[in-house]
Amino acid sequence: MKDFLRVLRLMRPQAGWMALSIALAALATLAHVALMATSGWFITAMAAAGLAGVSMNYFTPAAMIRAFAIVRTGGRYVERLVGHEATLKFVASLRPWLFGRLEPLAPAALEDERSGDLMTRLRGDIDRLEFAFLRILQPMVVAVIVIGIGIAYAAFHDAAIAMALAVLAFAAGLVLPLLVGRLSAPSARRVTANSSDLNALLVEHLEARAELDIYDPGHRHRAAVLETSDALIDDERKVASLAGLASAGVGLCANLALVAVIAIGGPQIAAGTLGGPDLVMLALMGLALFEVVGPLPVAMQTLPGFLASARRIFSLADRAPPVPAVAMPESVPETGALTFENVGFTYPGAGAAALSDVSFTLRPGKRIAIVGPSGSGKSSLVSLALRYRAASEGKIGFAGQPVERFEPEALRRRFAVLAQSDHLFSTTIDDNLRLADPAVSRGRIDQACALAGILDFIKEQPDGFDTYVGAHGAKVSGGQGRRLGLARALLKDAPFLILDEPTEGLDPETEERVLEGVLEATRERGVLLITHSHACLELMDEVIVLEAGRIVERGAPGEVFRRT
Ligand SMILES: Nc1ncnc2c1ncn2[C@@H]1O[C@H](COP(=O)(O)OP(=O)(O)OP(=O)(O)O)[C@@H](O)[C@H]1O
Repeated sequence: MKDFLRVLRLMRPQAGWMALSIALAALATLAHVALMATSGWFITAMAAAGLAGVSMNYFTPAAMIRAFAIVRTGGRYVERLVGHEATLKFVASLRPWLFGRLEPLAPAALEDERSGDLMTRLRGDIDRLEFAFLRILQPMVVAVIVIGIGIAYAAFHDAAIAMALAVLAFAAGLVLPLLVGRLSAPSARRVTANSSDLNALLVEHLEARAELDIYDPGHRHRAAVLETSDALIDDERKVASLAGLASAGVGLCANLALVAVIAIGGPQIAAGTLGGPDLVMLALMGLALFEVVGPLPVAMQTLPGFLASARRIFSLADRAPPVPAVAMPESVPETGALTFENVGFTYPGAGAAALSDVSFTLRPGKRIAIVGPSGSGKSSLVSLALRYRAASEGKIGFAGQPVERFEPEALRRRFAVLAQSDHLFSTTIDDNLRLADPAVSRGRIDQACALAGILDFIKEQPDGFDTYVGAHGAKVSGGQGRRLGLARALLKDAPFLILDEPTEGLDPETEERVLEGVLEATRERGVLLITHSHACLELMDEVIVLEAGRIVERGAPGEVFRRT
């Protein structure tokens, strides 16, 4: 219920459109009921007048029938337009809202998510929330309005008939939907969970094709996909069967209403307390009233899946960002020193600290190498410097101010970065490079690519810089991808350059040549080089050796190598 109310609050900006849509839907449905009732009354009255040989005014009822028909058709058309406009506006506002919530979480707070699962939430769950109005809220409100008016009108003619209609409407509009909703709730919830699981499994199945071929000859992963798919089909079948039963139940109640009105009204005609045309009018009105009840069981069936989607979206959106938001951010100075003072960091839930008591100062023009074995904390240190995570202990500063005062995104603009898993977009080499600076000249691109040792490769390609690199850079080798990333980092005009294993995948000779060129070309910048390798370390101003998150050795390269 809490989640439903929260969705309603998110709908508030579209409340006007939604109220209009409900009013139009109620009007169109009332026009339909009135059309049926008036038609019944008119035909019977005309027949009775013909039998009695008397004349009657047929202009007024005929005009009313025409008017109700026009209102019903026009009203339905406009109601659909307005209802869909309201829904689309709601969905259109929901997507940026969720994206705005997710953006500060990425990448650190989304690490637990399978990419396929996250994708499903962003697509399927948001799409499911759009049902909130058209499939749940509107049918319920319209049913209450129309049935309320219909029963009041019936009561005006005959209390017993009104009571019979009320009981059957209660059974079809409340008892049946609640029953069907309750019976299908476990399946509906599983449909939501399983459809997202199935998507995630399918994405994984495609992404890990090669690994599965090698390590999964028994097709266990495939069996898991099929099992989830079968479970999904099973649950969908249950939900559909119950929906069918519910629709039969509503039909039964509608016909019972017809029979009940005739059964109660028939003796009254004989007694002369109710006119024949009025009885037919009430009978057809009763039948027509149940049209509004038809969507309610489906609304109740939709509810659990909708609530499950809402819960998952909110649980994602409510995650605390790894770096707290800054209430009054200060503008980040163009340049200045990056300082770590006794910094410690422990990953949430981890037993041991990833970094402890780390201190260093990186100024423009200074080059620091962070060296250490795998798992010693090098990448964690980069995460902290770029404010993807907040330090658990100690202070990190930029230009003399604590980094907590700056908007993380604004701070990151002062850094050009080649990350450990640098992302290549599935577009051309040129587009990937120009991400650093869309207006950069061809000359600078050539220069950066030459420094990164990738220019010759690009020129050898038939499409040159227009070569498509494929999804995640699948059409270039790992080493080529790294060098494209390095060229992109060099193209970004920022006072600091962070290079996390820039020469991974290169042979020692090329590694030396590339690093020498890069360090020479970035003399003015502050360079933080994260590396396993000892190539070009003699060109650095300071070498810091990390082990298990602690600095175990530091100093000028000559000193460090003498001691180690
Ligand atoms: N997201 C994470 N959650 C929990 N622990 C993590 C996470 N990322 C890294 N760690 C742990 O933190 C420690 C430091 O990892 P880090 O990735 O910083 O090392 P690294 O020196 O960059 O290693 P490599 O050279 O292999 O990239 C390791 O013990 C690692 O298992």
